[in-house]
Amino acid sequence: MAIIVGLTGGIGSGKTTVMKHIETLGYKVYYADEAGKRIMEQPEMIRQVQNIFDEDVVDESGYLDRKRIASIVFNNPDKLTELNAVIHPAVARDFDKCIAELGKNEIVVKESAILFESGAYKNCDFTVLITAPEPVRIKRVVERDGISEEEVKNRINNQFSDAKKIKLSNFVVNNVDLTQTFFEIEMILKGILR
Ligand SMILES: CC(C)(COP(=O)(O)OP(=O)(O)OC[C@H]1O[C@@H](n2cnc3c(N)ncnc32)[C@H](O)[C@@H]1O)[C@@H](O)C(=O)NCCC(=O)NCCS
Ligand SMILES: Nc1ncnc2c1ncn2[C@@H]1O[C@H](COP(=O)(O)OP(=O)(O)OP(=O)(O)O)[C@@H](O)[C@H]1O
Repeated sequence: MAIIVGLTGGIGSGKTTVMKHIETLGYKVYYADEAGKRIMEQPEMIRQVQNIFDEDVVDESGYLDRKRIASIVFNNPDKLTELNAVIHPAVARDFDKCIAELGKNEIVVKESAILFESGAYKNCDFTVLITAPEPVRIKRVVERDGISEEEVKNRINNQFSDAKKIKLSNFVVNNVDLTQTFFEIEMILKGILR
């Protein structure tokens, strides 16, 4: 089995930025959020997701309308739980397939926005949490995605707090200065292999 390092962090913490750096260092990576998006394009998944909602969440081209779904689930925890129950097992199966071929002492870094919330951390050998002050995260996402502060806060409210996540993490990196962040992540991954 490969060594599974789960990497997570709340919205706008800088996970993807850190992951891109990890990729340049030559480590194997897996993006659970991207995999989730890909999987949600499968006809069977579209059908199952549509079944969760009373209103139409499929757009004219036959794909799921992510904006519409987001506006429902981040204001309705029960619907989010139902959506998670459809998507998360499918992503877990996809990940298992991806790592089946990896060598015994090979590290794979798995990025997931909700590593702890989904329970996926239980299958990780190590967990790394990326943090940043909440106002900084909100500002980053508003600038990156052009969505409102309120929409970002709605997502934050559907995620564990950093205090809770810190307790479940082996390593915590506060991502404010990128040079420092990249240095720390390199040290963590080298340390794991030693
Ligand atoms: C609700 C959806 C359609 C919104 O899509 P959208 O393109 O707007 O957002 P995207 O998927 O890029 O996520 C952006 C951020 O939202 C937050 N977020 C996404 N899913 C969740 C969730 N289940 N719980 C809490 N926060 C979440 C994360 O911070 C994430 O980084 C989508 O996020 C979704 O289907 N989520 C449920 C499945 C899931 O958990 N996916 C992520 C891991 S596999
Ligand atoms: N240390 C940093 N200093 C300044 N800007 C940063 C820093 N880290 C990340 N950013 C910027 O903040 C934004 C959010 O970063 P990124 O997309 O990596 O976060 P994320 O945690 O993956 O977010 P999400 O959960 O929404 O997918 C991006 O525009 C990125 O370029």
